[in-house]
Amino acid sequence: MPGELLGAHYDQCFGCGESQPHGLHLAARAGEGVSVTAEFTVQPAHQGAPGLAHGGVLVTALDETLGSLSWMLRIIAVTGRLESDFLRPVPVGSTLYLSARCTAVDGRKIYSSAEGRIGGPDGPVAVRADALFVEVELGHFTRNGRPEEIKAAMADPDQVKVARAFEVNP
Ligand SMILES: CCCCC/C=C\C/C=C\C/C=C\C/C=C/CCCC(=O)SCCNC(=O)CCNC(=O)[C@H](O)C(C)(C)COP(=O)(O)OP(=O)(O)OC[C@H]1O[C@@H](n2cnc3c(N)ncnc32)[C@H](O)[C@@H]1OP(=O)(O)O
Repeated sequence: MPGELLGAHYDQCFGCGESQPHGLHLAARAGEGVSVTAEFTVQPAHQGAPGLAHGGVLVTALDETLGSLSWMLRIIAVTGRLESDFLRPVPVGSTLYLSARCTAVDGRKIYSSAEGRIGGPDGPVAVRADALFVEVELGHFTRNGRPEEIKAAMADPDQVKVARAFEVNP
C-alpha cells in the first residue's frame, strides 16, 4: 500500500541493510503505482570534497531506491545499466529526497528512473538516473556470491522469507 515501508532485501546490504554499519540505511516506502520514495541524509563519511557528498555515494542511493522497485514488481533483478546526472552539489547534512518509478518492462528488462531532491520532497533536483535492471533467478546470487555469505544468508530464516516473497508473482 502507498506509504508502507518495504524493508531491507538483505541485512548486510550497503544500501539498505540494518546490520551494515558502513551502509546508507535507506528505507524505501511504496508510492502510488510502481513507484517508491526514500530519504538519505549525507553524513561526514560520505564526503568526496570538503563538505560535499561523493557522487558515487549519491548514485548508490539512487541505485538502491531504483532496486526497491523490485518489491513492487515482485521480480528479483540486478542493475544492468545506470546512467546518472549530477545537477547540484549536495552538502553534508542535507537530506536527499529520493523517488523512483518503473517506466517499462520488456521481458526480463525493467526500465526505471529516479531523482534525488534537496531542501524538501519538492525541492530542486540534485541528482537523477535512468536505469535498466535485468531479472535474474535466485541462482544468480547462490552461484556468484562468496560461499560464506551465501551459506549465512540461507541459514537465516528472515532472509529465506525475503527470497520466498519473490517466488509468487501476483
Ligand atoms: C540467498 C540470497 C538471496 C538474496 C536476494 C534476495 C532477494 C533480493 C530480491 C530483490 C532485491 C530487492 C531490492 C534490490 C535492491 C538492490 C539495489 C542494488 C542493485 C544492484 O546494485 S545489483 C549489483 C550490480 N549489478 C550486477 O552485479 C549485475 C552484473 N551483471 C550481470 O550479472 C549480467 O550482465 C546481467 C544479469 C545484468 C545480464 O546478463 P544475462 O546473461 O542474464 O542476460 P543478457 O546479457 O542476455 O541480458 C538480458 C537483456 O538485457 C540487456 N542488457 C543487459 N545488460 C545491459 C546493459 N548494460 N545495457 C543495455 N542492455 C543490457 C541485454 O541486451 C538483453 O536484452 P535483449 O533480451 O533485448 O537481448
